[in-house]
Amino acid sequence: MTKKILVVNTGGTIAMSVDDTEGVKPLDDQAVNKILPFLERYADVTMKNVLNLPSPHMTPKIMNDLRLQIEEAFRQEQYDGVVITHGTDTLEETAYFLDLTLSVDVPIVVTGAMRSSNELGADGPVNLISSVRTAADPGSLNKGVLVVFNDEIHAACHVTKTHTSNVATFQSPQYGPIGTIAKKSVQYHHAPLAREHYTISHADGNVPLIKAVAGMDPSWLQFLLDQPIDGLVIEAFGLGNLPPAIIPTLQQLLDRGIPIVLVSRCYNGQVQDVYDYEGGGRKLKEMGIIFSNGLNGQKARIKLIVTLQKTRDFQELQKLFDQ
Ligand SMILES: NC(=O)C[C@H](N)C(=O)O
Repeated sequence: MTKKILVVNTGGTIAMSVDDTEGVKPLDDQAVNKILPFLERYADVTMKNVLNLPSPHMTPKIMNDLRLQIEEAFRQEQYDGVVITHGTDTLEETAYFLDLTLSVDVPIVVTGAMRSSNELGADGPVNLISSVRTAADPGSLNKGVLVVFNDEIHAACHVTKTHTSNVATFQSPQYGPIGTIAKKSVQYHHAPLAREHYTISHADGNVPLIKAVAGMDPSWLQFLLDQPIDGLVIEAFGLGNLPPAIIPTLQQLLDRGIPIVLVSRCYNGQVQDVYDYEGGGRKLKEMGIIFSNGLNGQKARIKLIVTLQKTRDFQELQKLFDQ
């Protein structure tokens, strides 16, 4: 039976065109709509243009509005799957946000393009076709939000943008893709073991992300003491270690009840409380810093914005970040 797929367009390079000066800009009408006739071979597609944003303009609040719009569309009509087109720069953040919060029980696929719509070899149309095929495939059920790009299927919780321009930019460094788009079929190799879902009402927490570097000056963090922040994510060195110079400021933030989540600036592995020197992971854990579970910095920030609506208790948050 023909599957009913909702395609929700939000903008990005897939909806942009390149001009004579090689500048790339959003189009007035969404370029994605021109791909619609090619999708009808694979599914009964309804297309909604909800935004036309370059994805650096995306915010958690807009991600949450997008979630609400999709849930509302399902109150009006039932679909067998959803595809969201999105700019690639922050695609992983929106995909992961939806993975954690969207209450719709059908395959959800996020895709986009690295080449604009009028470029030779534009990848938008094929990515969109692959995404509609994936959303319509029964094998895509119960695998969380998926990112389909360059004939590969990735789990939203693991995927990240790894290249500035290559069409194979989306990779899952720790685990690889979970499936492949073959010429005639969608094939899965494995799936994420754990799924998380949070019921939230808004997504406007103020959570900065700071990266640790050698010789970090404490003043780079001290200004946060005067900001109304709800939480902080730090990309630490290696296994989860920080320069000793910033520890007193972190202690002050913790004393004020600001949860601090630690991730690694390595893109493989996870932070652990092993090193017992000043600034080492073991000391950070003793201070009450929350250790993340292999998420990258931008995704840990999304998870903290979401989970802060459930609790501000450091130990409860640690349990959620252990999942
Ligand atoms: N390839 C892209 O979509 C990049 C673009 N700057 C965006 O994220 O909107």
